[in-house]
Amino acid sequence: MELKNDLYLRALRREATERTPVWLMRQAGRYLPEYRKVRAKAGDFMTLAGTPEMACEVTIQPLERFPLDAAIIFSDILTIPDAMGLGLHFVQGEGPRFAEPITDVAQIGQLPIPDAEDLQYVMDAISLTVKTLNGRVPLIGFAGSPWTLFTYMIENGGSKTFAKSKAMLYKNPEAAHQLLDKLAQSTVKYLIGQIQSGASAVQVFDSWGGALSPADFKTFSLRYMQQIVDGIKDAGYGDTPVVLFSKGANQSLTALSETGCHGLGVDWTINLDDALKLTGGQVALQGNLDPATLYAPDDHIDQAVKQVLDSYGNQPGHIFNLGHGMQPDMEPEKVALLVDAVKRHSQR
Ligand SMILES: Cc1c2[nH]c(c1CCC(=O)O)Cc1[nH]c(c(CCC(=O)O)c1C)Cc1[nH]c(c(CCC(=O)O)c1C)Cc1[nH]c(c(C)c1CCC(=O)O)C2
Repeated sequence: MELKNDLYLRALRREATERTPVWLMRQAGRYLPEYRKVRAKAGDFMTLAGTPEMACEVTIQPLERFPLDAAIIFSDILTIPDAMGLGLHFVQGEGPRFAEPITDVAQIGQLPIPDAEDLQYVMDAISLTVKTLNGRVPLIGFAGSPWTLFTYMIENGGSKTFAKSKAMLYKNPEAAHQLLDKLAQSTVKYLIGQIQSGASAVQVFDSWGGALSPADFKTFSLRYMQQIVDGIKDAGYGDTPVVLFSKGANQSLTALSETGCHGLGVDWTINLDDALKLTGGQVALQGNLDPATLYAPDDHIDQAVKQVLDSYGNQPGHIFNLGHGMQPDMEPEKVALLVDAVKRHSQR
């Protein structure tokens, strides 16, 4: 499909663009009243994500409001553990839970490695969305990093300390590596399936990479994201950009830039000029406005956007984004302001 707006893809290839492209992590979701309407109709989250027509509708909702330069397929990172048989559901006010979490290392050997066809609803949502977008902007596919999925599967949800998942790394490293390898293998299949269904680029969300020490990060997170980057290349999809986003892992930006990925997500705790030095211009950078800036007065947002653009310098290879996702209590009007500010301040 010929793209009418390919700024995001050109920036990922570090080509010069007439302005900086912008999209926002978790740009579809509860801060939009039109999302809450469809969400209520669906009843539960998995019905929404699992029904291609509804997933397509909420994927496009933010683009109807704001002139964003990319769409991201509406789904969740926990679809893979669900396809492995863990039984994902969302508990009101508590977040994700599994009917069958991993409580015993003996379960790990029995876990299947799902194929893309086992997640056919995601493939169908992507092909329908690409068709509906009709070349308006690229569609981004995504998955969770093996380490981030591992934490949810072992903790049975979110965690502040990662006590169970880290204890397993140290007490049962073999079983931990077996699970991480299975997750990496299924993620390769999943992301290739998304590319074949029409995704123009894929992003790996390593939301909890920053919970690990730099040494443990290399052993338990980076290594498996490397397996994903290599797996996609080895299957002949090396031209499709892969973006890695390890939140809180700025210490490891150099190592991340050496994986052969095309872009890196950057959180807001580092300036982009420093991130550029650490990555040596080998990859595009995506970020990195503090999402909480959206709670600030309008003129503050405008200046903060300009600061992020300035800290990258006026050079190719920047995709504007938040340093993490949108929150349900954020105001859509502030997003409109942000997107407008990016366009105004980055016009070349
Ligand atoms: C850690 C993580 C998850 N899911 C995701 C991550 C990585 C990104 C990050 O670090 O924020 C990724 C994700 N989840 C969702 C998207 C949609 C695409 C987008 O617009 O960016 C993406 C990219 C939709 C969603 N995924 C979820 C929602 C909210 C569910 C709802 O509408 O009820 C959305 C819009 C559910 C979800 N899924 C997860 C959590 C913690 C929650 C929130 C639970 C809650 O607060 O009730 C796991």
